[in-house]
Amino acid sequence: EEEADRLRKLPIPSSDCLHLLRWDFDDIGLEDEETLKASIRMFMDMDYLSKFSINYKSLCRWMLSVRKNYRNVTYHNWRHAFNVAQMMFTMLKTGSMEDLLDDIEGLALLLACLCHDLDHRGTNNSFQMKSNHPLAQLYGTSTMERHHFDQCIMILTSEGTELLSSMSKDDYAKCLDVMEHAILSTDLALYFKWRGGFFSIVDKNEADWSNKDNRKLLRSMMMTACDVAAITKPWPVQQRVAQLVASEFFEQGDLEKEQLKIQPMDMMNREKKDKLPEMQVDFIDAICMPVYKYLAKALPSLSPLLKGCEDNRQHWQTLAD
Ligand SMILES: C=CCCOc1ncc(C(=C)O)cc1-c1nc2c(CC)[n+](C3CN(CC)C3)[nH]c2c(=O)[nH]1
Ligand SMILES: [Zn+2]
Repeated sequence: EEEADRLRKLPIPSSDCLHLLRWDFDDIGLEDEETLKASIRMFMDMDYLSKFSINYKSLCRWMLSVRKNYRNVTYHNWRHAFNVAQMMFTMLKTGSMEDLLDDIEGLALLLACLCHDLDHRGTNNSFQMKSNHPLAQLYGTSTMERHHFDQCIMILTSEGTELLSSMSKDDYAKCLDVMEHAILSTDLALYFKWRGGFFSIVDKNEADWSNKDNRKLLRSMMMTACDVAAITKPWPVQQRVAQLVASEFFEQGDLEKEQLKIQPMDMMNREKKDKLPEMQVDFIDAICMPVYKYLAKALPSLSPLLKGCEDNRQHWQTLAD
């Protein structure tokens, strides 16, 4: 409570001063408290506090509670969620997607980014299954993503952090629906399942964004694009993040060897760490390039993401040769 009181009284720097609107944003320069202020700044610049009568004190409490509900794991921690939200903010503002989506969608996407990996344990869905974790018994598919959404709802409906309490019933229902779909979209299995539909409407130039189903596909592609956006950042940033991701994968591999007595996949096997460059190239080709290529084709203002990804592919390819 006193932490929220302290945060509430602090001045919030501008987006410019925090570099929040840049495609090449790097959080490394920010102290933890500044990431909280930066997240609040995003809500301010989107004018969400007045548009949705969000109580400022509730926003401060909510932000602190979201950060607290991320664990201290190597990669899937608060900093990752913060970076994903910053990229969404940049797509909306600098990428002008705020003109395409409505305010409820924008709010829901920003909230979803901050909450999309809540309570992540540093292990993936298949690990929950293989270890017979209760979460896998509770949620058979998209196990972690359903848990992240559950955690998001728990915070939104808890005393003192009910951010959306002034919303109309219809707006609240739509916001939750968009948030649920957005958080589920960060399951790469669903990205693979749904991306074909998005690519084909873009290819056929049929991209009518007033169509509900097309907007849903666009929002899910935006979530994937933000979730792996570290792959588009300047090489030093990308290299640092890729090491964190790889370290967390290797920690899961260690658990699989020690606890589950199984051989982990190469990506999670630290004995295969010298294959990282070629695996990054595979990851870029299989997952990243397609989503940035089609987003840039549909919305040229998002081209900096494709360029950043292409540059990093070149770097990883050079290391792989
Ligand atoms: C969103 C999902 C979880 C996080 O995923 C990531 N987030 C960030 C980065 C990064 C910035 O380097 C990288 C990843 C990420 N990297 C992956 C890699 C390269 C090590 N592979 C290899 C290539 N082969 C499959 C073709 C297996 N699969 C990956 C994946 O699913 N995610
Ligand atoms: Zn994530």
